[in-house]
Amino acid sequence: MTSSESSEIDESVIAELSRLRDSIDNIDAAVVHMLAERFKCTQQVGHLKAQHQLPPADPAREARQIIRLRELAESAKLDPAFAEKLLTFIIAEVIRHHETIAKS
Ligand SMILES: C=C(O[C@@H]1C=C(C(=O)O)C=C[C@H]1O)C(=O)O
Repeated sequence: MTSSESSEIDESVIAELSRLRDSIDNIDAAVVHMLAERFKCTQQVGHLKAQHQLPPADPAREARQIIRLRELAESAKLDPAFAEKLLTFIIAEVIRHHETIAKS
């Protein structure tokens, strides 16, 4: 391989990396916007629960969400264990918000 061929390969790799990273940045932005919308809804749920003396957490609802999300993950070829961990992480934060709202 000549030096000019190897520099051509490098440029195409850099271009491909840049194209993929642009898509990753767009997806990350979409994830942030979707999460922000989800938290707007869960905040409203938190206020509704506090007004009606309902507990911050609903484990039965969470169990149904986890089953559903694991099925969605499998059909999307995403690791269901990862999907469950992510949902559990998000829900823990939501419950923390609901506890704060209930105390206020
Ligand atoms: C948002 C709720 O409150 C909690 C948070 C949940 C969530 O983030 O999806 C689900 C169940 C509850 O533990 C709810 O009860 O719907």
